[in-house]
Amino acid sequence: MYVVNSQEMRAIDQYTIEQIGIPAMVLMENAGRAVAEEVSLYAGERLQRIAVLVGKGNNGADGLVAARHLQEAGHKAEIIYATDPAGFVDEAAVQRDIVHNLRIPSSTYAELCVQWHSYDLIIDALLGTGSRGAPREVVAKLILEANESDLPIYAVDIPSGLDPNTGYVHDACIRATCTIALAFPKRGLEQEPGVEQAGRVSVRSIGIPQSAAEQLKVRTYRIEEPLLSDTLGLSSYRRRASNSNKGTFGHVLVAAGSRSMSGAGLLCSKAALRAGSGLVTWALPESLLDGMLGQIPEIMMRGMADEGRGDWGKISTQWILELAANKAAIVFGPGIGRFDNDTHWLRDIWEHTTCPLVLDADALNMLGTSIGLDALSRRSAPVILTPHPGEMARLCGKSIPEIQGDRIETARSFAWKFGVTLVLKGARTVVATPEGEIYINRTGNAGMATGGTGDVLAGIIAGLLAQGMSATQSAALGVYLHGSAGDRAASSRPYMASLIASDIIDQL
Ligand SMILES: NC(=O)C1=CN([C@@H]2O[C@H](COP(=O)(O)OP(=O)(O)OC[C@H]3O[C@@H](n4cnc5c(N)ncnc54)[C@H](O)[C@@H]3O)[C@@H](O)[C@H]2O)[C@H](O)CC1
Ligand SMILES: [K+]
Repeated sequence: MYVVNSQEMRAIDQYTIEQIGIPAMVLMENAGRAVAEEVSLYAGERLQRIAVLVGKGNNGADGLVAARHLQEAGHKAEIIYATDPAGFVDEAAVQRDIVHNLRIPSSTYAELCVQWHSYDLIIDALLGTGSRGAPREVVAKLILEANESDLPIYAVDIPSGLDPNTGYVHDACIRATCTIALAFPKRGLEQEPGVEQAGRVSVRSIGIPQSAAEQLKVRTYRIEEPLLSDTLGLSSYRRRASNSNKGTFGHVLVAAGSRSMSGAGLLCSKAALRAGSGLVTWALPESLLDGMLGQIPEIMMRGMADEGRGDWGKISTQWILELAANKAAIVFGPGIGRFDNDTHWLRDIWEHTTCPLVLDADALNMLGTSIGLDALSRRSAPVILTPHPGEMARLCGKSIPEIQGDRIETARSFAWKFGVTLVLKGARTVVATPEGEIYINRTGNAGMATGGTGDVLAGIIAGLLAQGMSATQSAALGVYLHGSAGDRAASSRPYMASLIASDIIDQL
């Protein structure tokens, strides 16, 4: 499923109308009918008194079409224009005249005090992909009153007051029961807090062929089963040849853990195994080794001389490079903690190892603060970075609100600039590839906001890389599986807050 921004949607609209030849009025009729069908589904046999809030653009015109179809279905539709409809142009003017000719009751907001209690449901057709900035004047007032009415609100295309591209929620923003996304979901519906504001999202075809999005090279996708098996070609990984052996599925090197965070290495290593890698070696500071021995019998362990410090301050590059030599993937960072020594060895690993590399947690902070990504040469083998918003803020030298303000563009431009695959974690994790593609994950839940789940994700991704998947396949499938396992873990418990990272591994 493609996800589009307003500029891509306009281009797709134009292409469909001008190159394919489907008239705008046909698209609008389909859009309005789709809205009416969704409302009728909700209404069932009950006849509804519906207030249709109409803006002056085509979003409003879609609302007028919906009003007409709902009236035809026996409901009582009343139109409330935000501004004087005399000023409408093009298709909106045509739809205005039609509802007028059908004697559907209408009024302009300025003239009246809306009796919200006389309605059962509201359709929000005020602002769509043409909205710019915070809702102004009467539009803002209508939005706030509609929310205060506590009536169910069905939003056309996007909730008015939601930024269609970033998911930013303006002070005046419709809190929708359901959003009918026309043709393709807009980016703002796929990023918090837009996800919350949109309610249930129903993506409805309005007659625009999928090929229009392909033709215009839309490169932002929702991660869903069909995408994983088809576009990402992952179905070939479902079967294992019977004459396989543990070497067939790769050997992961996990470099993780320190005295206060030794469990991170365990979680990461176990997750890599559960994700299907053949072998896992966990490299950790020697003084921690005895305490960890045998905790997970399937994992091989190697202690690194640490002068009893229990941290990575004295790591020897030679030792790590020798360990990394025959590995299929390396994951660096979970639980390694911070220390002041020079981190030249991270640069050496970046530059002298040839297998895919996953950097997580404090390895990312080293990149951001002491080495600097732009100081590193492009690496022949793929690199996957898995920052949460705080680590991303340090990597980019920005604030967390700036990162969260436009997660998709932040991730896309970073991945493109540095030639890495970036997994920007959070609700609706964003995967960005060096080629400019974006994959938005929709699995997972708030119960996963608990220590160690990031270590598990890094291990899953490394485990998939070890089996020969590309960085894009490993990152997209990795976040999808991580969230799905988290959803299964949450639904198997009385309350999702009791979920811990190990539960995710067990559910993989
Ligand atoms: N393929 C499709 O998705 C189709 C979508 N359709 C609908 O068309 C709208 C986009 O229509 P457009 O006229 O470009 O923009 P809007 O209706 O969203 O514009 C609203 C209107 O309001 C004014 N305005 C803009 N920002 C603000 C603001 N902050 N406060 C107040 N007023 C504002 C501005 O002047 C605009 O004219 C899309 O969402 C779909 O619903 C087509 O109908 C069918 C194909
Ligand atoms: K709307």
